[in-house]
Amino acid sequence: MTARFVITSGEPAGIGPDLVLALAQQDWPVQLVILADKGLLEERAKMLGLEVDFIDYDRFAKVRPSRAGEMFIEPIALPQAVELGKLNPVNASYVIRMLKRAIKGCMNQEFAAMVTGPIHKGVINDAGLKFSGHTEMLAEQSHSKQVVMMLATPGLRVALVTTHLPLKDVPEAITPELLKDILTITNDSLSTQFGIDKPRILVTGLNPHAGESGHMGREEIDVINPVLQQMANAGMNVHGPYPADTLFTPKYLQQADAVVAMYHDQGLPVLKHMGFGNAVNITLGLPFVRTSVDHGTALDLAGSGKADVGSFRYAIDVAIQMTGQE
Ligand SMILES: NC(=O)C1=CN([C@@H]2O[C@H](COP(=O)(O)OP(=O)(O)OC[C@H]3O[C@@H](n4cnc5c(N)ncnc54)[C@H](O)[C@@H]3O)[C@@H](O)[C@H]2O)C=CC1
Ligand SMILES: NCC(=O)COP(=O)(O)O
Repeated sequence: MTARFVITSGEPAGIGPDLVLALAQQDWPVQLVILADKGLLEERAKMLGLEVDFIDYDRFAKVRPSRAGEMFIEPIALPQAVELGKLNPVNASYVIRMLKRAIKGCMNQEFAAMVTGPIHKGVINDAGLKFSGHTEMLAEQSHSKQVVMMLATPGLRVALVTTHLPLKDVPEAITPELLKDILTITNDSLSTQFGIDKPRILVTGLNPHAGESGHMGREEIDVINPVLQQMANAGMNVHGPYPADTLFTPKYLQQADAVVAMYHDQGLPVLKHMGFGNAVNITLGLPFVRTSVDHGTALDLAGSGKADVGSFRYAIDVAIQMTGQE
């Protein structure tokens, strides 16, 4: 049966609206339901010279695949008109409304998956709404005890122990409980959702040279190594902790189904260097499939026609694979 995916168009002043219009230029094997302000998309389509036939989404209508040139849209009204590339805190509530709508639809199985366009975390906080990222909001709103942010590009998957927090708070956040949860969710998702038997997971240390036997930090000795030993003894194919600058070399990566890195900027620069534009951000551990683009709002490119839709397309393709819709 054809599946229905919900797509959030992201920060309205950025490239999200351009990208959802670009997605509507091709056939899909699933029905894509775009959440966005219709006037914003009509204006952006005109600017970009794109023809799109907007069809108001009706959740009771028969599900059918989206075809090139058409877009199923559930209109969400913007509080204020958008100035290209200019962030406006008044419009932050629009971004949050889209996310809440998408989450609700995934939780009640109206949608088989959620694919998110880029948002600007700063402007949402400027509007007085406490917000760290999609990942954290999804965990909270779906009542998931723990989720994992994993980015993937052909040849490399990187899952993170900690996500959006100041670097100074990272060491304290890496507790044995958190590390066990991250490894368990990553291991289970790779095996059940990606069909990898006994996934081989390589784990970085936190400190330079994985602490150099305790001379450059003790987190490896006190927390990481004991957890890895315990998980390995329980049968998980997990190895480390390796110095990050050693682990991210071809010899190690060739043998890894996934790398678990301790913090955002330890793992993601490597992945983006390898696959920016052809990578996906996947939230593991949710009760539904959620994928996202690998890039941000690119305010400098909004309305220019220069935004690359590759990562958004890949994020939908991965959601199609994960929901068995191929
Ligand atoms: N999935 C999401 O919601 C993400 C959101 N962000 C947010 O985006 C905002 C801006 O972050 P930046 O660090 O400036 O990163 P950015 O990804 O928006 O831009 C970095 C550079 O890459 C270019 N770029 C980005 N996406 C592109 C695309 N599709 N095609 C062509 N060029 C592209 C931009 O023009 C810019 O030169 C931040 O608020 C950040 O939190 C960042 C990453 C992911
Ligand atoms: N670098 C990835 C990123 O910041 C996106 O995070 P999220 O908003 O998907 O949680």
